[in-house]
Amino acid sequence: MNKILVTPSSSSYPIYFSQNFDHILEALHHHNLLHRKVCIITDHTVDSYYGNQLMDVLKRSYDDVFKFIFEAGEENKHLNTIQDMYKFFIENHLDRNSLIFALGGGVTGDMAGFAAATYMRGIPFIQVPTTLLAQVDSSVGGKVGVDFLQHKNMIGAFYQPTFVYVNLSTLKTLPQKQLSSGIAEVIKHGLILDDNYFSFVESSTDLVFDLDEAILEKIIQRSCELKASIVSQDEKELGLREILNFGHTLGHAIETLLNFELLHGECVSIGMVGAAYLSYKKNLISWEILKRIEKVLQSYHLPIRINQLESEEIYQQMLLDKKVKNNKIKFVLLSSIGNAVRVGDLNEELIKSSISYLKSDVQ
Ligand SMILES: NC(=O)c1ccc[n+]([C@@H]2O[C@H](COP(=O)([O-])OP(=O)(O)OC[C@H]3O[C@@H](n4cnc5c(N)ncnc54)[C@H](O)[C@@H]3O)[C@@H](O)[C@H]2O)c1
Ligand SMILES: O=C(O)C(=O)C[C@@H](O)[C@H](O)[C@H](O)COP(=O)(O)O
Ligand SMILES: [Zn+2]
Repeated sequence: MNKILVTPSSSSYPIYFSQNFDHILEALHHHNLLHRKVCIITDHTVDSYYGNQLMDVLKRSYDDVFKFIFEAGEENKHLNTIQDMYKFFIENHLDRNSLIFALGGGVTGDMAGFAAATYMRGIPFIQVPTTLLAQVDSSVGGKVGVDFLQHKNMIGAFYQPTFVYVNLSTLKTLPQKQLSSGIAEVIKHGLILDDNYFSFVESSTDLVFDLDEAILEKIIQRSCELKASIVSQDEKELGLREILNFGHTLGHAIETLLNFELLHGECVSIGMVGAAYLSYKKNLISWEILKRIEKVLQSYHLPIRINQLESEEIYQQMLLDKKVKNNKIKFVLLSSIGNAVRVGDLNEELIKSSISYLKSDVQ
């Protein structure tokens, strides 16, 4: 199996790439994770496609395989679902030696990881991402948690999986809208870290929508490499890791205010346009680059404007961003395609001008 190593300060773990679930047993054996109770956490949709596939493979080596299934969707990413997980763990006598599998998208990975991080003060977990977004971003790096009072990821932890196991073939059943949502994070990786990668993604639209296996594998592995390199340098977001939040300052505010009507990647897409506009206003990038970024996002059917919210409510919501210090909103901007800068001294008027831009017509 191909693999990429993630080396944050607290641990070191591989991301394995495969075309099925069969090889997961080899990985579990290699990591000395046999002989214990295991529990798959998944949502109803993913369960209907892959729940039994993973269960059947695990049953070859484990006597006790449990499955906890919740209703799919961001609106269920909250503490009540986590409580239900704890109850299920206790009812089935999961202990410190037990192992959790997060089978699904980012919602599943974030919640299963948080439950694993906190149950009995921490039990091991494996990420088995099945959306493009989870395969390129959320399964790597150990940010786990839930939304609270609808504010994004307000309660959580940094807790790394023992390994990540990507079964690339699961993308065959993923709805196109979800594929686009994942591409938003891929475009983010290119914009902040790698101009060649950005150009490659820019020119691969048709192949991505055709689910070309070679292209998707290349994209997933490159995004994992880029994300791994950042979280390996700054696991707990003390500085550098903030660049992975490009587009999220505005994006999370929009996601919350729209009550999760838009997908995470769709909100990040709008947020990246806002941040690119600020980069243009600060003379960091040209108008042409701003337009090029908008065009790529549009080519992947991602939204680049938001009309239905008031500037003031977006601004107020951004004040709850996790990068805020002493009431100062910190933005990740671009100094070119492939290079990000963290900027903490933008004034309210300038920030609000980016919101006005997002409410303007596309030129
Ligand atoms: N921890 C991190 O570093 C990080 C990074 C990025 C995003 N996130 C979080 O991830 C979440 C978004 O993740 P997501 O987009 O994967 O959402 P998701 O987990 O809700 O999955 C999207 C939808 O696709 C369905 N699905 C999943 N895999 C499928 C498959 N193979 N075939 C068919 N349907 C499938 C799910 O049932 C769900 O309805 C957000 O909560 C976001 O905040 C976390
Ligand atoms: O891994 C990171 O760091 C990221 O910021 C990746 C983001 O794509 C992701 O959406 C993350 O969950 C955002 O974290 P938050 O700390 O802003 O809630
Ligand atoms: Zn994100």
